[in-house]
Amino acid sequence: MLRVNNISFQYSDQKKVLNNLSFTVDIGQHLCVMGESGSGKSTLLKTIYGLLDLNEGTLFWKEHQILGPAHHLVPGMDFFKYVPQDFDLMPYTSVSENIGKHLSRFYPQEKEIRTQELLEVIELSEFAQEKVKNLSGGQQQRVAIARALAKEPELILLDEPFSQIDNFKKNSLRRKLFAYLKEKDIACIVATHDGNDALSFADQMIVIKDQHIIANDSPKNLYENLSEHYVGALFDDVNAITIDGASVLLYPHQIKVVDKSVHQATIYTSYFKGFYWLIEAEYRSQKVFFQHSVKIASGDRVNLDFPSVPK
Ligand SMILES: Nc1ncnc2c1ncn2[C@@H]1O[C@H](COP(=O)(O)OP(=O)(O)OP(=O)(O)O)[C@@H](O)[C@H]1O
Repeated sequence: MLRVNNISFQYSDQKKVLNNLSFTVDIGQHLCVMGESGSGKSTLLKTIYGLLDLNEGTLFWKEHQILGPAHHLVPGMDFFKYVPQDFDLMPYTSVSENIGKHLSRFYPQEKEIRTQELLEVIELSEFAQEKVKNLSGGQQQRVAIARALAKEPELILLDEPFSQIDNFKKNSLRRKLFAYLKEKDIACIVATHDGNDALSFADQMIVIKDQHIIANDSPKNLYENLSEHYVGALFDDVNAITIDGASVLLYPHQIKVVDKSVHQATIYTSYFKGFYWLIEAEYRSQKVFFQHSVKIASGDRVNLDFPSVPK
């Protein structure tokens, strides 16, 4: 188990980036770290990997204390792997050689089998002999993930692992990679902006805001019990509106158009979203977004139904 106990960190004497963070990650567990840009997600991953010296607190993986560069000649923990946003590959060697870089050349057959297995996980088998410099950014990102997995770590730290990968590939890659980590019982901590990384795959999710953890729960609980605009906005648009004197937070899909209601809105714009339309409207001088099955003309008046609001 990873135990993060009251850690704080700041770069030089600037203000703290992480202030008194505590959480745990079990063996084989998948934790998502979310928060807006600059909230400290990458910094947290670097401290856990042992690349930064903590100002306060302690980090343990099982019985091993994780210490920063002040205590190590070569920073980083052997049983962890870290894939940073700027994956540092060898551009002039092949995809296979990059993946197998840390595997022993004294066991060529095992090395080959392992490399093939990982090429399949990242769906790049046909690029095995291609030089990395000829790959796209998203393909290079996938090679970096495979290389980190080559010598099965106990915990892998992934910083925005799909940031450069198109939606088409992203979904199948996410399913394959996270299923693979579960099968091998490899714990992972994923820093991401993308709510979809958390919703379908993570066991647990922490949200960082103003240097603190403001939420730590399953993604499902955090999604369904919408109590903070900042947390809900990581998953979807969030309406923060006042209805009959009560301030509420609602996702667009929670607001319905009905035949009769005391709540009227005037339509501004309809955005095509594929299987639904996202409608932007004005409700009692407030902007609201809701989902609807068809487009509604600008200027039309509609009746709205809000959950748990008396009609
Ligand atoms: N090497 C550094 N020296 C000084 N300040 C830094 C350094 N790296 C990051 N910071 C600052 O620390 C804060 C947190 O940065 P960090 O990269 O951890 O955020 P993040 O949540 O990962 O952001 P993003 O989602 O944009 O990657 C930011 O204010 C950033 O400017």
